[in-house]
Amino acid sequence: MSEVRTLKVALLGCGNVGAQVARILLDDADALAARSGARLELSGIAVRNLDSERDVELPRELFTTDADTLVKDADLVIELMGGIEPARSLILTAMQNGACVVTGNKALLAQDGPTLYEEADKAGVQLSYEAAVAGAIPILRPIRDSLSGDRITRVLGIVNGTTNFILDQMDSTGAQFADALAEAQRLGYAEADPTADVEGYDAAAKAAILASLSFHTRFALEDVYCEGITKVSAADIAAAKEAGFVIKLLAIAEKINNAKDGGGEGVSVRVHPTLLPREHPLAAVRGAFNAVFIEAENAGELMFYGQGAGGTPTASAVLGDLVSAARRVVLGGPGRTETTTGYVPALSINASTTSYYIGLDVADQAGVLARITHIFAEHGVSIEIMRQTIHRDAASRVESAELKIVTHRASEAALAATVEAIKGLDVINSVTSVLRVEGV
Ligand SMILES: NC(=O)c1ccc[n+]([C@@H]2O[C@H](COP(=O)([O-])OP(=O)(O)OC[C@H]3O[C@@H](n4cnc5c(N)ncnc54)[C@H](O)[C@@H]3O)[C@@H](O)[C@H]2O)c1
Ligand SMILES: N[C@@H](CCO)C(=O)O
Ligand code: NA
Repeated sequence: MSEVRTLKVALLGCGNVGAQVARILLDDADALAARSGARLELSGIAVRNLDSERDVELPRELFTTDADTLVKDADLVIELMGGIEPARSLILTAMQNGACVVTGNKALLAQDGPTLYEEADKAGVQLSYEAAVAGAIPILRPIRDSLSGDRITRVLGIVNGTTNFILDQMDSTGAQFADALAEAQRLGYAEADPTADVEGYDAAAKAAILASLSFHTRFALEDVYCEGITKVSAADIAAAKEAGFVIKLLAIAEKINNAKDGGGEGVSVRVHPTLLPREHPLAAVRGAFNAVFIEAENAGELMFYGQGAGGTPTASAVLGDLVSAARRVVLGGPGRTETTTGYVPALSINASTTSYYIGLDVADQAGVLARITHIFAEHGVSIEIMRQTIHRDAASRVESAELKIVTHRASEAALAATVEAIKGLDVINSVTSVLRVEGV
C-alpha cells in the first residue's frame, strides 16, 4: 500500500468558526484523510492571545501568535480571523508560497476579491470561500460547478440571518424593529455592533460574490445598491401582510435587458427590503435561516436552504472546501477559483426594474382614482393590482381611504418620478409605503 501523504494545515483565528474547524480537524482526522487522500495535520493555530478562554478545549501547543511563520510552512491555510488586514496579506503570502487557501471572509472578498483571485490564478493554487456566503449552505460550488453548463438568469437570496430573524419577528408577533433587534442580540444572532447586518452591508458583500460567480464577471461592493431594514416599520409589515406579502431583505443579482428602452444589457446587483408573495418558496424561510433561490435557463428554479451562520454550521462549509483543496493538491493540477469569461456591466439602481407596492392615504372623493391612475400612465408605469379600503368610525362616517397598488415591472427612475408626482396631488394625504416586490 502506498504511503499516505501528510499536508500541513495552518489555521488563522480561533473564534466562533475557527475553534469548531480545529475541533473537527482533530476529532475527524481519519474520515477527512479517507476523503481527501492525505492526512490533514493541524500544524498550528494563529491567535492574538495565547491565554484566552475558548469554548472548545484544544491542545495549547498548537497556539502561536506568529501567523507569518505558520503560513509560510503550510500546504493549506484556513483564514478565519475576519477583517481586512492582516487577513489579506497572510492570504497573499500563503498563495505566493504555493498553499491553497480556504476563507470565510466575505468582507475581504467583496472589497478586494479581484486581487486575491488573480494571485490564486498566478500561483496555480485554489482559493475557496464557500463559508463566506450563506454559511453551511452549499451554494458557491453548485453555482460554479453544477450549474456551469447552464445560464443563470436570476439569484434571489436571504443571506443574512440576523435581519431575517428581525423581519420574521416583526411579521409573526407584530414586534417593533428595535424590540426584534434586541431579541436577536439576546439570542446571539446579531453582531455586538449589528450595523453591518441591519444596514445590509453584510448581505451586499455576499451579493457581490453571488453575482460574480453567477454572471462570470467580477462585481465589487461598489456595484451593489444597498438598503438595509432600519426603515421598515411595523406599519409596512402589517400592510404587506394584509395584502398577502411578507417582507424579506433580499440580495438580488439578475440580468436585465433594457434594449427596448434604448439601453443595453447588464446585471443589477442589489440588496433591499422586498415584498414576496406568501406562497413564494423564500417566504417560508423563517428565523435566522438563509436560502438562495436561483433561476437558470435550463434548470429552471432551484432553492438552497439551511443555516447561514453559527460556528459549527459554518465550519462544515470550511471543511468541505479544505477536503476539496487537499484532494487537488494530492492529484495535482491547477487550482480553480472563479471563472471570469465575460464582462457584463453592473446596472445602476435607476436602470434596474422591479415591481412595486405603493400604499396611499387618499381623500374619499369622486375622481381620485382617475387622477392617480393618470399619473401612473403618464410615467409609463403599468398597474397590476389596485385595491381601495374605506375605514369608517362607529357612526359609519368615513375616517380614511387607503389605496394599495402593485405595479408591473418598472424602472426605479420611472417609479420615483411617479411617486413624486403623486405626492403633489391635493387629494393625497400621505404616501404610506413604497416597497419593491419580487415573485409576482
Ligand atoms: N460566525 C459566523 O456565523 C460566520 C458565518 C460565515 C462567515 N463567517 C466569517 O468567518 C470569519 C470568522 O468569523 P467568526 O465568527 O469566527 O469571528 P470571531 O470574531 O469569533 O473570530 C475571529 C478570531 O480571530 C482572531 N483574530 C483576529 N485578528 C487576528 C490576528 N491578527 N491574529 C490572530 N488572531 C486574530 C480574533 O481574536 C478572534 O478570536 C469572518 O470572516 C466571518 O465573516 C462567520
Ligand atoms: N451576521 C451574519 C453572520 C453570517 O455571515 C448573519 O447574521 O447572517
Ligand atoms: Na455557503
